[in-house]
Parts: sequence; structure tokens; C-alpha cells
Amino acid sequence: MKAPVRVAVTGAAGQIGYALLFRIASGEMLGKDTPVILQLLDLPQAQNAVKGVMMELQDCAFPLLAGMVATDDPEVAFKDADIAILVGARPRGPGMERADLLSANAQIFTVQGAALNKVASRNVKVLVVGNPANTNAYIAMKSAPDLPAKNFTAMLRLDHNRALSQIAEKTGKAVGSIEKLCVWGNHSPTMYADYRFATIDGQSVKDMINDQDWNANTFLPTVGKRGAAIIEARGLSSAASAANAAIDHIRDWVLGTNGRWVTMGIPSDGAYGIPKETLFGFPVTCENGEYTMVKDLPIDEFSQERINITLKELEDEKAGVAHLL
Ligand SMILES: NC(=O)C1=CN([C@@H]2O[C@H](COP(=O)(O)OP(=O)(O)OC[C@H]3O[C@@H](n4cnc5c(N)ncnc54)[C@H](O)[C@@H]3O)[C@@H](O)[C@H]2O)C=CC1
Ligand SMILES: O=C([O-])CC(=O)C(=O)O
Repeated sequence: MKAPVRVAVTGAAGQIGYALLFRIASGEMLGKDTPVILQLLDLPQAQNAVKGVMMELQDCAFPLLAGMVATDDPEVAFKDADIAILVGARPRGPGMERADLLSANAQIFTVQGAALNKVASRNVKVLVVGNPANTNAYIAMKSAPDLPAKNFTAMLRLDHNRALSQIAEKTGKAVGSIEKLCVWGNHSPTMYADYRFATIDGQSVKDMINDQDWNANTFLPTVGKRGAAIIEARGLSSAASAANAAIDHIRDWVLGTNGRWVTMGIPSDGAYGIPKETLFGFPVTCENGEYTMVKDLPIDEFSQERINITLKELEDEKAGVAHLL
């Protein structure tokens, strides 16, 4: 048995928290040989609800659950954390865009970035889920100057998974057979899900679909507006699929992807003309606990236009929070 891994989860009493914690404790995120200690953060008024979730976790008798802490203090929640999943933030309701949450949520991430900086493991892997996820991850990263910037990531995996399923449906092939898909940019309707490089059993997905009208007018809007469609249908934003994407993101980062591409929101190193440190969705592969961006992909005119639009939105969001940093 390995040593326990300290996993901090914020927003532990929320709906994503409820779909996430049991799967982490059962070993689905870090493997069936890795015990975990859950360090749960939520607001003071949610502490009772967190206690209830902890009682249920206890009642599952998970052999891998080596300990639990509940707190409203980020410096307690992040103490020596190896992994920090920052979910706690306000979700949007019908008619809102994720960027509308910026003023409500931005300050959460200055405080939590500073707390991570002070008390977390120096190798902590941070995943920001709370919206707007890219800019919140950027704020946390800038608020934690003593931690490596590369440790701060934003969740684009739900978009990636949504795109996989749309392509599987269109081609009639199995989701698991699709390789080399990626989603560029912001977790917002401007994201650019790109199947130009994707293959199924070695065959080009672009050639199989061969329908640019479907790409531009059906696929991209469906993936880009899926979060809003779920809010419309459920009256609440996605929770189980978001928790599932968070599990996928951390599992792949920690345990590796065996050469397969996945999408992560990561600080740019300047590649593809994306300014350094911009938290942007890129194709990556993961190995030995590190991600590596897939470089030197050709960007055609349509793709460049889409990338410019999502970049512009991120730059505007960044300008909007400059006063906090
Ligand atoms: N990146 C992505 O793909 C996705 C992101 N989201 C976002 O995730 C966030 C959480 O969503 P839900 O769980 O559905 O919301 P929720 O409202 O059910 O739960 C949020 C929880 O966070 C807590 N919280 C609020 N401020 C906090 C703080 N400063 N510290 C610690 N906890 C705090 C609340 O008390 C609540 O328990 C939202 O911002 C939502 O928009 C949701 C789906 C997908
Ligand atoms: O749409 C929302 O507000 C929640 C979310 O980020 C998603 O489902 O992609």
C-alpha cells in the first residue's frame, strides 16, 4: 500500500462535491492502491452539510479512505495538500454566462491561491473547476508566486468529453476509439473543439465526417452551449458530468495517458501565439505526473479565427481582474 495522498476539495457541500468525493474515496481517481485523506473546505454556513457528507463517506467504509478533515479555513484545508480541486464557487443560473460569475467568484481564488502558496505541498497539483474556470485558475496561480505556475490548471475536460460523445454519435463509432481530439481556449461558448487531428482506428475523423457545415453550425455550438442546455433542462448546472471530468483530469495527470491526447487548461508557454501564462485549453499528454503540451500542430484559417475569439475573451476576463492581482 502506498502512503496516503492528501486531496483538498473546496465546495465540498455542493452538488459537484457530492458527485466527486465518493469516487475519490473509492480509488477511481488515484488508483485502487492509493489511500486518500480528504481535506474538505466549505463556507461556515455549509459546515453542517459537510458533516452529513462525511457521515455518508464513513458509512461507505471505503478501505482507501485514510482520514477526513472538514473546515472553513483554507489554510487548514490546503495544509500539505498534494492535490487541490477548487470547486467551491457560485454556479450560474438560466440566462447567465460563466463570465457573469467573475465578480462573485474572483476573490475566492485570490484568498485560496494565497493559502495554497502558504501551506500546500510544493508539488501540489491544482485543478480549478469553479467558473469562470480559466480566469479563476489564473487568479489562483498569480496569488501563489512561490508555487510553480505549471501546477495550476483549469478544467476543459468536460468540454473534451462532450466533444468525444458528439463525434461518437455522428460517426457511429465507440467513444473509446477516438484519439487526438482537443479543445482550445476558454471553458465558455467560445471554446474551439478541434477534430482535425482526430482518428478512429487510424482513420481521419475529419475525412469520415467530411462536413464543415456540421462542424461550424452543429458540432461547435452543441459542445459550446452544452452547459447552458443542461441548466435549461435540469434547472441546475452539470454536476455528475463535471465531477467525472475532474476525476478524469486528475487521474490522467497523476497516472499518465499512455500517449493519448487529453485537453487541460494550462498556463501557456507562448506556443501557438498564446501569450505566456494565459490559462488556455491545449492538447496534452501526461507521463510521470507531468503534462506536456502537444506542439507544432498546423493551425488553418478557420481554426486561427476560433482561437483568436476565445483568446480575446480570456484577455478581457484577465483585464477585468487585474485590480485583484
Ligand atoms: N469547469 C467546468 O467544467 C464546470 C464548472 N462548474 C462550476 O463549479 C462550481 C460549483 O458548482 P456546484 O457544485 O454545482 O455549485 P453548488 O452551489 O452546488 O456548490 C458550491 C459549493 O461551494 C461552496 N462555496 C462557495 N464559496 C466558497 C468558498 N469561498 N470556499 C469554499 N466553498 C465555497 C458553497 O457553500 C457550496 O457548498 C460553479 O462555479 C460552477 O459553475 C460546474 C460545472 C462544470
Ligand atoms: O455551464 C455551466 O455553468 C456549468 C459548466 O461550466 C458546464 O456545464 O460546462
